[in-house]
Amino acid sequence: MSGHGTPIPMTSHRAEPLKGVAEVPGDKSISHRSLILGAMAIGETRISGLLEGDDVLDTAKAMQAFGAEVVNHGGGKWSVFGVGVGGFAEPDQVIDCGNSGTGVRLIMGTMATSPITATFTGDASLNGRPMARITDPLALFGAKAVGRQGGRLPMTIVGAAEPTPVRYVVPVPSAQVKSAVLLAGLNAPGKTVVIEKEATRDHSERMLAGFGAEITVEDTEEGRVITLTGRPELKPQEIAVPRDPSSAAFPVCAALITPGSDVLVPGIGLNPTRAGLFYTLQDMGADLTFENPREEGGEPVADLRAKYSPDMQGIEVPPARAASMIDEYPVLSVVASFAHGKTMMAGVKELRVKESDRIDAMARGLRANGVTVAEGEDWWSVEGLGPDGVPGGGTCESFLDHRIAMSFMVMGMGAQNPVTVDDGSPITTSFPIFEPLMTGLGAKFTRA
Ligand SMILES: O=C(O)C1=C[C@@H](OP(=O)(O)O)[C@@H](O)[C@H](O)C1
Ligand SMILES: C=C(OP(=O)(O)O)C(=O)O
Repeated sequence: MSGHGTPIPMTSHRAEPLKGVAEVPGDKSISHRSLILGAMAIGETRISGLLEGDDVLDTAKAMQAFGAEVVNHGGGKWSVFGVGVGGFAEPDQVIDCGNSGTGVRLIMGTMATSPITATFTGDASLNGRPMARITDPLALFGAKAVGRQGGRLPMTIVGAAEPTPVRYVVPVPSAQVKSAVLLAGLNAPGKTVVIEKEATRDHSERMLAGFGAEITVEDTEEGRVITLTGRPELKPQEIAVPRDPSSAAFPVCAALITPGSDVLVPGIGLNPTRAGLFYTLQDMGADLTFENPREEGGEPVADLRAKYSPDMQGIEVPPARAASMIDEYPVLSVVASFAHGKTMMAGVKELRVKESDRIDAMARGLRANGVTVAEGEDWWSVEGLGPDGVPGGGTCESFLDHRIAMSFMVMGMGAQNPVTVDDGSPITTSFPIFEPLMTGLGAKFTRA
């Protein structure tokens, strides 16, 4: 459970040149899936480099509540002793997924085709997020859901005793919805088909195949058609989790806006469904290079080198790229403030239903620091003030959203005056070593 009991106000001061190597933690999406698919296999799945952030730790606890054995060996090494597809036991307590949309949505999908009932809850942020996008397709399998008004948590899912496979066109670009349907399809006899019009992160497809499920992906006129054959016996795996590109975004962006910086961020997963931010930064003229490209554990990986980039230009971010950088728009908007000219970000309605309404949260905080922002339902734009032109000096609300908190800490590193966030405690959900890692590079953070 993510403990947002006591707010932690944090201030970021103009930084010295950032130098050194930033070893960011394991990928959050792959970490959740390693635990969940490990629980669905029979035998011991060994995981190294697991992200030990609150979101993932909540998923580990949930897998234990459903009957899997999860062992922490220390140093990012974990084992999951799985119960097999269809082997979930009914938990005897409420499942608290803390701040994690990925955790709760994937786990709801996984249990929805077993004859068990489970009740899910989370923190104030998660309990405000829409769940009908998950419970609608789960109803097609025969599962029932009762939650609060508007399809909100807390919510009870009554799993289908005799699930039928489904064919489902995902109505919003969401890897969480796609993955929930695929995980539900695991315990439905026959073929479950999921169609996505826009490609979203494909870790579930890659990992299901790795665990031995029969899964095919076809690009058709209708979209990406994913077909999964239910009731496989999943084989336990050895998984080395690559480092998280969404966490790498913070030291990379900080280096681009802090004079004199040169930072190496090694071993970053560059799956094309995740790497959109880095291509966008290059399009803006950032001095960002991919060194030593290689493949690790079925995922493309490289070392990122980011240097201070005073000549970045605002651009129109291609809307088709949105899904591949959806979590990175907050920190991109900070970089855009230090570029020359306007940056336009369109096709990003999903940002309104994350841990916070991220367009609103960033617009408020950027304005509090002297930056001009315009916004509509599914777009926003930022007027860049150039590398030395961002006044800063504002206090921003983080709205229980780790990425908002980290983005404004990055802003303070390049702004003329310190930038404060009212609550940095959510940072531990995805990036528990953010503070020591950034200060190790040269950031100056203080706690009020
Ligand atoms: O499947 C995943 O691991 C994730 C999918 C994305 O959410 P949506 O599916 O809501 O776009 C992303 O924002 C989240 O951080 C992780
Ligand atoms: C949106 C995010 O996570 P989740 O949906 O899992 O809460 C995120 O980490 O930026």
